[in-house]
Amino acid sequence: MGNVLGTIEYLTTYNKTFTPNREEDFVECNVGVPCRVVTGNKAVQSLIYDYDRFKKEEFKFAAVMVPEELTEGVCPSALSNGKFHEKHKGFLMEVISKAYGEIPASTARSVLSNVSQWGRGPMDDFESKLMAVMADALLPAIYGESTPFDTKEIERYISGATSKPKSRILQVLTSWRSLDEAQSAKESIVGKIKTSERYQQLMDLAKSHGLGEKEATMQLLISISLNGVVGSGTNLVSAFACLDTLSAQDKGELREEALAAMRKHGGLTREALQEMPKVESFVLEALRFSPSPGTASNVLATRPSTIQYTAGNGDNKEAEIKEGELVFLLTYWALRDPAVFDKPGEFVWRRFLGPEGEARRENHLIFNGRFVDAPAVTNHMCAGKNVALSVFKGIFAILVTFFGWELQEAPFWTGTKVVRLGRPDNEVKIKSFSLQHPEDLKEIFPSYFDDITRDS
Ligand code: HEM
Repeated sequence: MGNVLGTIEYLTTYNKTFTPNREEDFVECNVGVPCRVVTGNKAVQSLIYDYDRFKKEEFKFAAVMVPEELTEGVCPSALSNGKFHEKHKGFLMEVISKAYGEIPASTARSVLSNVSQWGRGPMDDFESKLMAVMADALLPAIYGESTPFDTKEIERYISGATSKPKSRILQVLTSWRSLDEAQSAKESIVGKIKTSERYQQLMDLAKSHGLGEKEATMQLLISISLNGVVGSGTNLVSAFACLDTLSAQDKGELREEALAAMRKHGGLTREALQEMPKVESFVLEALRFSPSPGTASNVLATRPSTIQYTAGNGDNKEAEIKEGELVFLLTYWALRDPAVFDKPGEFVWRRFLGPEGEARRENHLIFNGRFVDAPAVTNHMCAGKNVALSVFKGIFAILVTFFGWELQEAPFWTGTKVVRLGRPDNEVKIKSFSLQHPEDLKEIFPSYFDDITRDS
């Protein structure tokens, strides 16, 4: 199949383009560029850390490219290799680990102050509202509290940075637009980063990793905006929609657990989050069931080789890979591989609880590595894994403990809508939203009580 037909098929059927035959996990495909698609969980695991035979394609996410003018020529850490990657990821990992300690407090502040402005619904722009909750939880912990980032601007920048097709004919066919909007969003975000209260500290840290000011600022701009805000905010919408599939009794169980932990520790603290295994299992299952951007990670073969792997049906297989061949590690299907996850098409929120649930985490690959492994400068695993998990747990703990809501429509997923990037096919919109447990809110977060109840 040619690139144009490949693109059309990908744009119209998305994950279904690659529906696997579990006897064969290295399928030849075209997603706007010719590639091999790997869909089996064990097969993905056998390649995900193989940096000897595979490398990232700089500035490229398979068929789309990051325009270099939007990053001033600095390659996003996730798409870089070797010493460059070690240096840039090392910087980002330290930035993120310094933010980690502030995440519980900043998550609580973000959810409660956003909720205090929501009213009782209806809310047609609820997906944007969740994106803002994600941004407000993360960005103050990195840049300091005083900088008012604009989530819409971040989305505009990332949209420009991730949607330019490689081929010119596809740029025409997909009506790819100019970079003007993304450029002006970039200027504005960079201005905010540079005037943030922690900018000097961040630049000192960059220097200790051997990075100059431009490199560090661009790396923060692209990686924190893309991975930290827009990618995570998209996952947050999916996870919120998954919550709607739970029974009232199951939601009650999550609420009881979260309330007890926050009551015991006087709010949303690191210790409280550690005592929420059920909320954690829910979050992990949501990330398994409806992953975004974990659709795929793409790598290029650095030399011809024979890949040995275990197919979904347990057979040992071999695949010949040519030098320069693009390989798509398809997390969506790897997380739906019946060889490692029972009833993979069902949302089972307790899946990651208890000793069996612990064992299943070995096969959870949403963070571009096994969940039980740690991100490092020598691998390409998500540098924000622990932060993301804490933010998600914190957001859901607070929402289920104090609030109730009704969606305008029940969410549904066909896995075919590329523009939805893992979110349900129908946009998540709120019909009504209300404070359900005012006494508990007053006890645990007294300083937000008046703001949240003002219009009730
Ligand atoms: C649920 C939320 C998240 C998911 C599912 C996720 C997933 C991923 C994945 C799949 C990659 C690899 C991308 C690739 O190979 O092309 C990645 C990389 C990365 N993520 Fe996350 N991520 C999440 C949240 C975050 C957050 C909150 C941050 C920042 C605090 C973050 C920072 C990064 C960075 C810096 C990289 C690049 C790593 C490298 O250079 O090796 N992520 N993430």
